[in-house]
Amino acid sequence: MKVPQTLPEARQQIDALDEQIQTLISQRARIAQQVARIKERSGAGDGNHYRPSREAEVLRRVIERNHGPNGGPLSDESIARLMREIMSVCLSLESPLTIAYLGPEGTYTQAAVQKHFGDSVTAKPMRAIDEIFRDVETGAADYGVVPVANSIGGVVNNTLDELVHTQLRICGEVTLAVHHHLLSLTGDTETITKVYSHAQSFAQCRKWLDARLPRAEREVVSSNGEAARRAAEEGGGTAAIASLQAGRINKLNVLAANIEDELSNETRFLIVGKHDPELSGDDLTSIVMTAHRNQPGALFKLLQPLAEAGLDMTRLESRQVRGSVLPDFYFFIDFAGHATDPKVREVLDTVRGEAAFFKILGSYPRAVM
Ligand SMILES: C=C(O[C@@H]1C=C(C(=O)O)C=C[C@H]1O)C(=O)O
Repeated sequence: MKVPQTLPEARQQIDALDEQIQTLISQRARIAQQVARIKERSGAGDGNHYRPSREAEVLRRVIERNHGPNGGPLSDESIARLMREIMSVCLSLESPLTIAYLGPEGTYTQAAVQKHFGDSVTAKPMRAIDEIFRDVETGAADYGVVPVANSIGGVVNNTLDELVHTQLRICGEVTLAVHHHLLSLTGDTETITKVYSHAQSFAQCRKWLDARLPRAEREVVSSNGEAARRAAEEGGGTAAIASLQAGRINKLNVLAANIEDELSNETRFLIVGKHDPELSGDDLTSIVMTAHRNQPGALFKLLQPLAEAGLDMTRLESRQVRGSVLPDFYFFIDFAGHATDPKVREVLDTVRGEAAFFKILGSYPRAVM
């Protein structure tokens, strides 16, 4: 195509391209419908056609191509987001998904649902993390999205506790850059006497609040979405620390933007469901275990097989076992690799033999976007 020099010429070229894009998207959607029929015929469907590993592969290729000869001026994030939405609408033709998440509307978890699944799913707000697990376990929702760790606030203990006991599998991860804003119906920062937010967000904005609103009362609520809802309900003198999305939903003004203490503030979310994702070529495996008591070097023995096999450990969290008098700890470990890989399987068998309690939480594609 020759470089257009006039506006009518440029618009004509865009119209022609739009027509091609639309034709191709429609063709793609028809093939996705056929994929559903093939899955059902082969018995691989059981009504659920979502394949996180395949989606991760598609998105990885989109990003790779963006750096190739046909790559364009759009950022990796922008081009991947467009393809994410195309896959989302294609999948909704195959099997519409219901995703339970930590509500109410406007939470960062809702933003994580949108980032991972796109817009063509039914997002179902839940009041607490355990309710999300129950909703997916009973089949009321197909998947759940829960926060698990924040780069400043640390781990989300409720999620770790649920992972130990649930039959659900980790099917994916989403990471989200989190920005906090001071939101209110009216007034300016100086007139705020009460601030609502989630405990994690208060922790992440502590220095800012100490400096700018040292006398304002801080009330912890169950979520940022709830904080925004209360600030909207009570009005004058109250504010919420929450996302822009929560502000929009509750018609609040931004009094101060990006008030988090550290600029790179990232939250990691997990997708939980009933299916084990296949190998995607860039996967993580999560396990949880406890060491035998009164054995010197017990934790070392649990980690040694991973190190000897050269598996890259990406995360280690410990959490005291609830109700135990002696300091018994669950160790949550993530490492690069998939549990169906023979080398990984061998390592996991060895670790299982060394551990007092051992559970594989899931193998799933590493976050692409
Ligand atoms: C089309 C498929 O089903 C779903 C839709 C996908 C897509 O639109 O590319 C990819 C994976 C699945 O979640 C497939 O499995 O290939």
